[in-house]
This record gives sequence, structure tokens and C-alpha cells, in this order.
Amino acid sequence: MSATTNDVVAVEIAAEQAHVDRVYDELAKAADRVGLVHAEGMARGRTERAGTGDPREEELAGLFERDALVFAANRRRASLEHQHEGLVFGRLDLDHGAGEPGTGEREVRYVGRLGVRDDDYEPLVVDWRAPAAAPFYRATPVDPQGVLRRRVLRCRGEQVVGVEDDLMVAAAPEDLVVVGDGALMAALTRSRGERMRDIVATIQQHQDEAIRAPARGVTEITGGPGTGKTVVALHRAAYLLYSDRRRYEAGGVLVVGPSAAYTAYIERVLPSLGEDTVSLRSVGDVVGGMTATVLDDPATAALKGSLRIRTLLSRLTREPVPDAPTELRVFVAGHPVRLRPADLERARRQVLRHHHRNTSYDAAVEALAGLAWEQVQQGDRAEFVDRFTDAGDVETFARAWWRPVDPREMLLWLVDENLARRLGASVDEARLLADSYRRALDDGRWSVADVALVDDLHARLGPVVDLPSEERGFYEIEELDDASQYGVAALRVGRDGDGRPDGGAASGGPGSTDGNAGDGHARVSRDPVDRLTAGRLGGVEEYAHVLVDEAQDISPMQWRMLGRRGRWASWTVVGDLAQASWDDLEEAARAREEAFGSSVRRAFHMDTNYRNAREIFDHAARMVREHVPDADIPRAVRETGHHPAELDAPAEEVVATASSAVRDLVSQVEGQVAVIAPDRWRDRLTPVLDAADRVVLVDPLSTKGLEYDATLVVDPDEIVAESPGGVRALYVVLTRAAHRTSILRPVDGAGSDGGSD
Ligand SMILES: Nc1ncnc2c1ncn2[C@@H]1O[C@H](COP(=O)(O)OP(=O)(O)OP(=O)(O)O)[C@@H](O)[C@H]1O
Repeated sequence: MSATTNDVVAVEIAAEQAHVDRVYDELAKAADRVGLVHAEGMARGRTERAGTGDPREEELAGLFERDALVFAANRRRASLEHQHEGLVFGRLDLDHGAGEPGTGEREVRYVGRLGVRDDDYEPLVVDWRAPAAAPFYRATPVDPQGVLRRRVLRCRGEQVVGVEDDLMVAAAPEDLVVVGDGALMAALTRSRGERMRDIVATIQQHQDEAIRAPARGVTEITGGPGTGKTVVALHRAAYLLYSDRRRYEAGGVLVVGPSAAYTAYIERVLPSLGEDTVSLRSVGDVVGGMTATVLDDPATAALKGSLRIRTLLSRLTREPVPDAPTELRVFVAGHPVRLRPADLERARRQVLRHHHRNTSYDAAVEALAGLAWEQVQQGDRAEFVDRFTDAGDVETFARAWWRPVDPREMLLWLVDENLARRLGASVDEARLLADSYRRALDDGRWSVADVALVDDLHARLGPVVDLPSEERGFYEIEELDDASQYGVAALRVGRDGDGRPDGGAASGGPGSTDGNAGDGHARVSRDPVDRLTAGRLGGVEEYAHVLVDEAQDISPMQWRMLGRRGRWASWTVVGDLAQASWDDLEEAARAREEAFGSSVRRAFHMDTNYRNAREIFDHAARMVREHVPDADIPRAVRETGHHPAELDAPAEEVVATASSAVRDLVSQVEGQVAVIAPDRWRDRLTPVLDAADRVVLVDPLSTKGLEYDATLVVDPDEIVAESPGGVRALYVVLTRAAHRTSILRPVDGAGSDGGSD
């Protein structure tokens, strides 16, 4: 590429600025038009509301139209606002001739975050996702696709501050100046923000192929750390919404990532690409009504994540509610009926053979009636069954005996170790489950793995339907008042297995605010079960496209949960096995195949690391190669000359050494500095935060999918020891820094003696 003087660059920038100004002028006009539409829509609403009566029919039509206008206007306005910064980022100089490059008909085409046309409907900028923009990403010197020169415009606000060119033909026609050192390197060298940015200006050819791959079936994107898998997958979601808006907007797109920190990190990428209709969820937040962030210890997570737990869950759904009445004695049509525990058990099995538990109340009453008739066998069967099912005390009994059970409540039954044992869990498994639910009850928080278990139970139990409270006739009320004389046992439905009254549980601890309890009011509950079952559990929302990031960490049970949401969906699945924290990869692969069904597959492999300076990545790669010889190792493209700093410190000096290392890093980079430390050290390391506002202190697992300008990794051996993925978790941690990293090792048994709090 030819060298040019500053003057030449200034002339080129000025020329581009003139075009960019035109685009912003058009945009301002478009914003004014949107404002007018919005105002007009609102005005229509006011006319309709004039007067006192209800709107007439034609007015109702007007209101719908108003809503549609205001909706569309708001949307366009939001889109214009989001895309404002750096709206125009690319320019193509094309030659449509078949002969010598530069001799045919020439065209200049600008590429941007949205399409903008002038008053004559001529395109001033084409949307990056439009077919006309594809050569911007696809052209290469080997296959120029009519492109002579590809130019990336760097803008700050509305100002063009630089241009970077790539020439696609051997020699530039005379009138085409070529400047800059390459837009990609410029983008990779700059400081990282708190949020992931889009890469529309510098998408590489192999990335573009994955982004624009056909929508149907399963698109898998693999590659080592920092190879752009996440950012490519998100651009693909934006592309799909653009290319088939009706399908994906109506059906919805679900994006699932490992943690809330991850969703916060990527949430701006999609709106900045023009899309705000995507559900971003962490894997603990997929089921509506539950938000889980707590991670189980590795053994419990393995138990809860494996499909083997389904046998236990299936048996659990057949259990009677712990405080259900155990016997029914009642007079019906003058006949005494007594259903003993064994009879009730028979009825229960019979119903569950054909029905979901929570939707089978009527079937349960019918089964009781059948058993009662077996005892009576006098008169007309149908008449007896009617009298039986209508009897108030039978209803009272049945409502307690067959009450709908919230799957979250059912899961908590496993706090009873004996129950888990009876359902087939080993001694160790029963203890792990009981311990984990005791913890949940104590601190009012579900673990991430529990969400998939609740979803599984929900699918087995059916939705919790509130039974209608029918009005009763006088005679039934009398019967109900006197129910006890017929021996109807334990009508009160308690919430805990011990039969303690509601709200009286000893371990309730301090009350907690449970947010919306379903009636619009925040409630404070002292009952631990209530805290964990507050709010209505959402049903299964299905999506037209499901994008799963960090797929290597999705447990088999979580794949089933996602599969329920993507039964008709196309999928984009992103992952790297060398970063896995899930052990049984084969079982996960089977569950994943089941979730996808028989759709077509296509795979894209990314092998260039764009995140890490080569010195940082090579250090991480050496470490992982030793332990995971088949790891998929990419090539890092950027050198800085700064190797990772390796520091040792005795236990008592770890905090001081860390603080000074962080101060150094803060002085070396402009963006975020993360101190990544295992549990053992984290609490004591808070002084490192004093160095600057842009320093964060995080645990190893929460860094999945994230990146920082610089990192300080504390006690790598302990990270390996405490993490479910062992050395793979350390690999994740060591590949988070873009520009600088320091690694601090406690020495002399540090952390074990002085370590625990
Ligand atoms: N074409 C590109 N132009 C500019 N930056 C890019 C490009 N491709 C990737 N990057 C940058 O590289 C970094 C890593 O990307 P990303 O987080 O998507 O990688 P990943 O493969 O998902 O990583 P990991 O598996 O480690 O989580 C991001 O900062 C991203 O913006």
C-alpha cells in the first residue's frame, strides 16, 4: 500500500466528510418526519378521547391506526438514535466493466449501520446487511467482486477522523488514492470499553460467511478464545432479523449466555446494530419467574446437570404432597365410604398413568368416585358418582389431596434426604441435594442448575392451574361445616414437610423482598419456601431462532430446557471445548443433538485470535497445550512487545503486591482492568479497587465471554483447584486481557494457612 502525506489524507477526509454531512442532513430530515408522524398519531388519540362516551367503532379503528403510527414512529426514532454514532463507516469504489480494472463504469457505494436515501430515493448509504453491502466484506485481491478499493471511515460522532484503505486490484487507477495502515489493526489496538462493540466496519471475510449463512437448521461456530465467535454470532442475529424480519420478529430470537455479567456486556451490540427485539438471557434466567445466579459446587452441579437426575425427578412427580390427607371417610347418598391409604395410592397411580398431575384434578376426583363405587355397588352408578363428585367434603378432601404443586416447591421437597434416597438417589447424592436445598432455603436463592430442573418438573407436572372456587348450595355448606365428623383428615394445606403452619418456619431468617408477587405488589415474606416460589412461573416461550453462546458449558439438563424453547427454531451455537467447565462432554453432545432434532447442520471454524496480544495468548496457549493436547489453538495477530508479568509474593504480601500491580496496569491501559481471583482471596483483595474506578474484582467463572484491557490473575493454581473446569477455567481467565496481563502467585503455602477466612 502506498505511503501518503498528511495533506493527501486531509484531502481524502474532507471529501468523505462532505458525503457524511449529506447523510446526516438527510437523517435530520427523517427524524423531523418521524416527529411529525408521532405528533399526528398522538393528536388522533386526543380527538378520540374528546367527549365522555366510549369510542365509536370507526374511532376504535382510528385508535389502532394511531397505535400503529406511534409504534412505528417510536421505533424508527430509536433506530435513528442508536445508529447515529459512526453511521457511515465504509465506502466501495467499484468498476462494473469487464476489461482492465478502472476502465469500466465506476460506482461509489457507501456502507453504514442503516440505509439512507435522498429526496430522489437514491441511496446515500446502504445497510451493512443488504446484499449490495456484501462485497465490502467479501472482496479479496483474489476475488475482487468488482471492487477496486475498499475504504473504512473512522468517525467520532459526525466527524470523519481517519480513513483506511485496502486495494483489491494490483494497481490503483490514478484517481484512487490509497491511505492508512489497515482498519482491522486500528480497531484491535484501541482500548476496550465496558461493553462489547459492534465490528460492522471490520468484519473479515470468513466471519462474514458465518454471519450471512442461510437461516435454516443449525449453524455452529467454533474456535479458540478471542476468535470473534460471540461478536460474529450477534451480527448473525442482526443479519437474520434484517433478512427475514417478519419471521424472526414475530417468532422472536433468544440469545443465551453464561451469566448476567455476560448479558450486560453484550446488550448494547444488538441495539447498535439496529435490533432491539431480541431476548437476551443468562442461562439462569431462561425460565420466566426465576432468576438464578448462584453456582453449585462442582459435584452438585454435575449431579443436577446430568440426565440421570431425570429418573429421580420423574419419581418425585409421583409423590403425594407431604402434608396431603391420607384417608377419606364420607357419607354419600346415605352410604358410608372409606378410602384408606392403599386405595388412595391406587387412585393416584391410575391418574398419573394418563395425566399431567397439575391438570388432572377432575380425573383424580373421578378415580376416587370409581373406588367409592366399588365399595357401595348399590343403586345407579352414574347417580352415585354424581352425588360423590358433588359432595362438598369430597371436594374439600380432593383439593387438599390433589392440590396443584408448583414445580419449585416440589424441587424443595428434596431437602428431605430420606425422600431422595427412597426415590433412588445414592447416599452421597441425597446428601448433596439436601445440602443444596437447605442452602437455598436459608439464603432464598436458587442455583443456576436448579432452573433446568424446575423446567423439567414443569413439563412433567403441567401448568399450575388455579382451581375454580365454585359457589356451593346451602346443603353442601352444611356438609362442609361438619366435615370433621366424617373423618376428613388434615384439610389445611401447609407449605413445609414438617407440617408446621405457614409462615412459622423457624429458619425463615430476615424477611426478604420478593419483588412482584403476581398481583403487582412487592411483598415481604418470611417463609423460606414462599421466598423461593414467589411470582408466577412462566410457561415455555418458543422462539424462531435460538443463539447459544459458550455452548460448551451447557449441561445436558440445560440443553433439554433450551430444546423446549427451540422446537421449531433455527439455531446458532457458539463454543470452544477447551474452555469447557462441564465434564461429561459426550452426554452433553447427545442432549444437544436431541435439542436440535434432525435439522441441517453447517459449521464455521474461526482460527484467528483478535482479542489478545500475541504475547498474552502464547503464554495461555503453552499452558493449555500441556494439559489439553487437542485444544483448538488459534493464531493471535497482534504483537505489543509486552509479555505477561509474573509476580511471586508470600501470603501476607499478596494484597500489597496485587495493589501495586493494579496501579501499574492502570497507568498502562486506558480501559477496564480486571483482578481475577479465586474465592479464597477475593474478599481480602478489595483494596485493589482503590486504584481507579475502572478496576473490577471478579471471580474466574464470571469472566466467561468477557474481555478487559488488562488483567491481574491472582493464584492461578487455586483457580484450577476450585473451578469445575480445572485447567480449562484457567485458560479462560488467562485469555481475557487484550493488551496487558500480570500473574500473581502466592508462595510458601500462601493461601492455605493465611488463606481461609
Ligand atoms: N473483525 C473484527 N474486527 C474488529 N474486532 C474484532 C473482529 N473480530 C473479533 N473482534 C474482536 O475480538 C474480540 C474477541 O471477540 P469475541 O469475544 O467475539 O471472541 P470469542 O471467540 O467469543 O471469545 P471467547 O471464546 O474467548 O469468549 C472482541 O473484542 C471483538 O470485538
